[in-house]
Amino acid sequence: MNVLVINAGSSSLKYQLYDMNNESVLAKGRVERIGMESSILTHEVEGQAEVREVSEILEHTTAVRKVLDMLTHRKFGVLRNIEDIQAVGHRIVHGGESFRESVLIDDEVKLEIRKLFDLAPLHNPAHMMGITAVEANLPGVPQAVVFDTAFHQSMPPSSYLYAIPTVLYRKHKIRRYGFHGTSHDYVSKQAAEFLGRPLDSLKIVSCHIGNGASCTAILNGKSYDTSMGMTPLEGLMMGTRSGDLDPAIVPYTINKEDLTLNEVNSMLNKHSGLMAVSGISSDMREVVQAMEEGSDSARLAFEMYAYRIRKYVGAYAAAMNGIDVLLFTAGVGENSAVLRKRVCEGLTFLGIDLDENRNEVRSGETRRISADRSRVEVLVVPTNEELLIARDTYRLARNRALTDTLGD
Ligand SMILES: Nc1ncnc2c1ncn2[C@@H]1O[C@H](COP(=O)(O)OP(=O)(O)O)[C@@H](O)[C@H]1O
Ligand SMILES: CC(=O)OP(=O)(O)O
Ligand SMILES: [Mg+2]
Repeated sequence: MNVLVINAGSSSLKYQLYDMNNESVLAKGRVERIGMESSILTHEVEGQAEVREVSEILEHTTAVRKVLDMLTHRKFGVLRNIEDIQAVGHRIVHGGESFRESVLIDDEVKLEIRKLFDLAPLHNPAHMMGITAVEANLPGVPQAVVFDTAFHQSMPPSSYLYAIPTVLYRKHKIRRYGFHGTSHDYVSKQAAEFLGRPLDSLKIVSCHIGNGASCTAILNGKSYDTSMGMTPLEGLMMGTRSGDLDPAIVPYTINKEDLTLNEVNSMLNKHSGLMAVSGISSDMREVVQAMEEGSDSARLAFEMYAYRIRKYVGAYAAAMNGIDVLLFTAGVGENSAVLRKRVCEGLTFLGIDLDENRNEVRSGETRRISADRSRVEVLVVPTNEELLIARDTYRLARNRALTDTLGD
């Protein structure tokens, strides 16, 4: 069965096509700058052939159409026709309390996702556009949704409740949900397998450090606490998001700067974090480069970013009464040795001893970067959210097909 995985953002759409007979990636790519003057479609087959098509792609339905054209292109395509796509899986950032696991899409599921637009305004509306676009282009093909929040539904109330009047939870479901769950779930399982130790015996602190970033305390294989909150704004400092701050700053800024609530919300989500403090970029590569060239603001941004991760590692070690594994994943976590080094410095009291040479090794594989004497295993684990989405989609679509056959 061929499964197309889609991660639709507001102005981008990433895709991977899997052959689930052997879990191989037949093709992958992304459409960027949807709705802008010049959109870019990057399409990759076997890690080599890369095609960039630049044209105007005004909305997601066209983006999906272009992706399907590319997948069936006579030169760059990997499929004879689009009927060779048997199922589609979508990443959905916010599943609220309604979804503890992945499901196939129906009208009720779509309604629930719509109800959650307010809670993930940067993400959920874009995912919905992706779903509608697939319906328009591939009518009748089963679609599954895989939620960032599902893995964190195991958190106890003491982790997920905020210390505000409980009526707000009862009436409006204001609570911590947590995100990047597909990634934290996948990398914690990979780590246990790599170490040859049972997942249900491990205390893991998982640091997913990408454009969005979150730390999760994983106790015996289950999410026990996580740094993102009701929305993906809380917790660590990120590319453009502030992470933790005193909530009193919001009304204070509104008064002092004569801003609206929406403007402050946008400031915290889109114009804060690495971007705001460095004044240079939201991209860690550029911040590190500027720091190495002597920029004080870049150094400060880098220090704050690392310091906040370190604080969460300490907090979660305390939350679980110990830590066996510290792992780094996602764009920054997998690639930035200098950031990992800075986080681990000052954590030696926990038994975290980094091996500098191992830390510098670049590879796409799961690897140990702690010294042999380190009591805590420190690992780099490449995440693969798409594979997990493909697996869930495959399982759900196959079960549906079996049920349909038995029902006939
Ligand atoms: N070699 C590198 N060194 C430092 N940071 C990197 C490197 N490569 C990628 N990154 C960072 O990874 C981020 C993207 O991470 P990723 O997990 O792909 O994010 P997302 O999925 O949220 O878009 C980029 O913003 C960039 O800062
Ligand atoms: C939830 C979230 O922050 O996602 P991303 O890292 O893709 O922005
Ligand atoms: Mg990501």
